[in-house]
Amino acid sequence: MSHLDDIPSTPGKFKMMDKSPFFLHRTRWQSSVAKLAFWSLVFFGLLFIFFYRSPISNPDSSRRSLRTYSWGGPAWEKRVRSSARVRTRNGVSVLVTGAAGFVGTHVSAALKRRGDGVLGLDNFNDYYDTSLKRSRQALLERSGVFIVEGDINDLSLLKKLFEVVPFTHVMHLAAQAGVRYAMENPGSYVHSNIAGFVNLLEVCKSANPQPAIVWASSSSVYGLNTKVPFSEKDRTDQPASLYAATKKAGEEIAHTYNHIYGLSLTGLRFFTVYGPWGRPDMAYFFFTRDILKGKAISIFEGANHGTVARDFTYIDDIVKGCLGALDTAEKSTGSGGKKRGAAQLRVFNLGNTSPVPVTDLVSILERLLKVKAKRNMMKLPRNGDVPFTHANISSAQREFGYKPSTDLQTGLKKFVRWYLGYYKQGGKKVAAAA
Ligand SMILES: O=C(O)[C@H]1O[C@H](OP(=O)(O)OP(=O)(O)OC[C@H]2O[C@@H](n3ccc(=O)[nH]c3=O)[C@H](O)[C@@H]2O)[C@H](O)[C@@H](O)[C@H]1O
Repeated sequence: MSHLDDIPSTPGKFKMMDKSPFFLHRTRWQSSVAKLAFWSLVFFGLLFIFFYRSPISNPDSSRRSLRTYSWGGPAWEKRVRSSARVRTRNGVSVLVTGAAGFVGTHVSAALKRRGDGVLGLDNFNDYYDTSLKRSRQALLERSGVFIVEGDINDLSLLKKLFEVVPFTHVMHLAAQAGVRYAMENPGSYVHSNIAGFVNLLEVCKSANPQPAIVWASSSSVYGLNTKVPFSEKDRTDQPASLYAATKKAGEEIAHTYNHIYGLSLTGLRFFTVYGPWGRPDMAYFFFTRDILKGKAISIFEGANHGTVARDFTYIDDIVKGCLGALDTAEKSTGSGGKKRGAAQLRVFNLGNTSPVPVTDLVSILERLLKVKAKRNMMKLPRNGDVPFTHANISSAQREFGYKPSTDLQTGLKKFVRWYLGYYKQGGKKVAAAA
């Protein structure tokens, strides 16, 4: 029976008027069940279409936000505690968000190596190959770092983590990265870099003790700034991509939480970080893959064949910068959501100080891979890319002795060695140290 059966065939005359009351009651009951079933079907069908098929809502971000993670329980809490346990006298206990990410993995491993307590948090989203993230997770697991699977937008999970462990520090590296992808999936940048950051700060501000927070900003905040090298004092109000705008927003949000709640906050502006276990969405990584496959690569150039260059920074130098920032971070001054005095608020460039044209990056890769690239020169697309980055690092040098020591040639050699080893084994290699 369908809901259509209740509609009179002739106006003013019902088909079932001559049926018995019992039959009538049963039919009505069946009809309401059928109606309910039908509308439920329609409702869930629409929900399905909205979240999984709609071209308006980006499939990636929607699926990510719908994902549920399982956490909690005595065994889980035991793992959390054990991973975060400090193993040296002056060690700190750090929550590392984005621990299965490129920088997150290296920083977590380095903290663990020196005896700090480290707990990872990562949502394992599928922005790029998740098997690489799983390999990094396996690597960290072997050195005693547990990565909790969950999203920084999950308030109850974050609260739980702070209930179980009184973290002294948060190294916040979870983010939606990538400059060009922001035009494809703007929502994911707002979700992770703004909403997620605010959520994390909400929990940190209410924690007792409040942790000191070091977090990843980006060189992209300099946007259309033309004064080089980029100094922290330069203007950052002309972002060229939504990615940059969300990182800039993060810096303003950091100011607010520092001002109102006394949270100690240090933002690090990373300059095009590269190296082993890197991100497959970055040019040096997919250039390597495509050169090896004999596939043409697009190399961007500026107006009138102008050079496009980056201050490529090797991962080990970035790790040193992260640890330096963490070690010089002062305590937050508030507790339980109340400010008790002025707290530290800092921002530092972490770059290499020697920009290299992208064409030179390709030449180095050709030499290391012993394969000639099929170069396809093209005009820098209007998709958020900037032509040039160059860091002034004197602030970081002064504050915590930051001094990058790996040039692009040396760093790429290490990357290529890792890349060939990792993918020769089908991307399953986890033996090499991070
Ligand atoms: O410092 C940052 O804050 C950012 O660094 C990184 O962004 P970028 O510096 O843009 O790196 P990346 O994409 O590797 O392009 C490298 C160069 O290759 C050029 N490029 C790129 C693609 C291409 O097909 N061709 C090309 O010439 C391109 O024009 C560029 O000159 C991070 O991804 C970002 O998450 C953020 O952390």
